[in-house]
Amino acid sequence: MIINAIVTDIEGTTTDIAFVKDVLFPYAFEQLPDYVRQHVTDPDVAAQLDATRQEMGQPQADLEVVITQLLYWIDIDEKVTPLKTLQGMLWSHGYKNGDFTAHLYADVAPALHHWAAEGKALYVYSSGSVQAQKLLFAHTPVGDLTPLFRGYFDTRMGHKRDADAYRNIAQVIALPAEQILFLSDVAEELDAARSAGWRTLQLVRPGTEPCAGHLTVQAFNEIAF
Ligand SMILES: CSCCC(=O)C(=O)COP(=O)(O)O
Ligand SMILES: [Mg+2]
Repeated sequence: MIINAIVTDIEGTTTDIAFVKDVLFPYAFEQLPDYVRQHVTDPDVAAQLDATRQEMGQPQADLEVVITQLLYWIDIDEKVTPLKTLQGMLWSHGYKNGDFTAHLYADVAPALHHWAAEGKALYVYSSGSVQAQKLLFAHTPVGDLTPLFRGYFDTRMGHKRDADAYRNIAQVIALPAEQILFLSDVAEELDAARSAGWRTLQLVRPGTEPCAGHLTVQAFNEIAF
């Protein structure tokens, strides 16, 4: 098996789900209403509010109605692009203020360094926005890992349970699908990647159930080519 590119998920793969659910999402939930009210004329924020109105099918929705919708989406973990973009903006303040540092499993950074040194092309694909992904890997307990990655992909490439997203990403990576390995904890994402011709490996971190039909590992240091 020749693997020339490795694309990794974040939540449940490089990073404890609890960091996202118990730290990042509550932080966004708490900060979002005032942030949005205070930056409503900022073009970057206004664009996401308009995109939210489009997703809601209510192009004229009042700001407070939009805020309520965004909070509801955080609550149910809806992977909607404008919410994800706003979350990235909010987390930027959190990381810069030192309110939190990203969680990374201890086996992740050594493996990424090793694979990059071997010449593997490394990428991230997460439902979190590209900004949020870069922030996370820039603020790990072992420093800034962003230089290790050649690129980052988010829901603008498509949804993670949709095979077309992986076809779109493969076009950008410009490698044959069978040379790309996807690492994720979620069976439906791995199924979609495999439907697009990619190789797959499930990360079975504590609390994750192994899925049928994909090879599994418990940590990045078990992955060998
Ligand atoms: C980039 S950190 C925040 C992750 C996030 O917002 C999320 O929805 C998790 O998605 P993933 O695709 O990494 O499971
Ligand atoms: Mg995941």
